[in-house]
Amino acid sequence: MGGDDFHKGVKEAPHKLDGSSLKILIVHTRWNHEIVDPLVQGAISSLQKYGVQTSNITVRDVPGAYELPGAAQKLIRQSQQQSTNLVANIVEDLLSTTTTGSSAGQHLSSKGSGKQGPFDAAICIGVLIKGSTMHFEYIADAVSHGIMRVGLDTGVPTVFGVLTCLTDEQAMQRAGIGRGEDKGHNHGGDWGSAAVEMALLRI
Ligand SMILES: Nc1c(NC[C@H](O)[C@H](O)[C@H](O)CO)[nH]c(=O)[nH]c1=O
Ligand SMILES: CC(=O)[C@@H](O)COP(=O)(O)O
Repeated sequence: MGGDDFHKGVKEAPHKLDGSSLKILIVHTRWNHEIVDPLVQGAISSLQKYGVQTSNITVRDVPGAYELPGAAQKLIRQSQQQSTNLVANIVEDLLSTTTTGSSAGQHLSSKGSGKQGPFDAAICIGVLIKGSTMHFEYIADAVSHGIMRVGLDTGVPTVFGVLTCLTDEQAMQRAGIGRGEDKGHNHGGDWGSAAVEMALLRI
């Protein structure tokens, strides 16, 4: 064990992952966007590979990694509140239909092409590259704990898609855009499959 004689990385899930009914949020940074953008595309391609409809993938951007947890929590909470409001409106429609006989089911039609309801999972994507001060360490620590908190507090699986690298090349390799012959592995794909798997996690 050790060295190059084992597969470093995630083993495929043992069961089929069907993401066709899922609604996924991606929040990504504009910091280091030349590396972040391929990671986002890798995550989207992975979600689509597992059947998630493009209209059910919401992509939003924030300045930097430190803003990721707050933005993810705000957008997840909004989706949960909208879902609660939608259910209340449907009940109100049904009650008004039974009393007036007229169908007021305007709330039953989904607004836009995307699936109604809360997000089933979220992916926070960013790239932190160590500079010459302790700023890197403080942000990395805060963001990793913050993203964990969002998932636990909202109940919506929130994937940690933040590269914490010591050099540009380390980050580029992990976005699949390395400078050498070996372009590396795009971790965005792993984050997409993790989001689908965790969204489908059931007893
Ligand atoms: N140095 C990096 C940052 N720094 C900015 C912070 O994330 C944050 O936006 C700022 O402190 C304002 O709150 N962000 C990254 O995403 N990557 C970095 O390498
Ligand atoms: C991750 C960072 O905040 C880092 O890039 C900032 O660089 P520096 O520590 O040289 O200010």
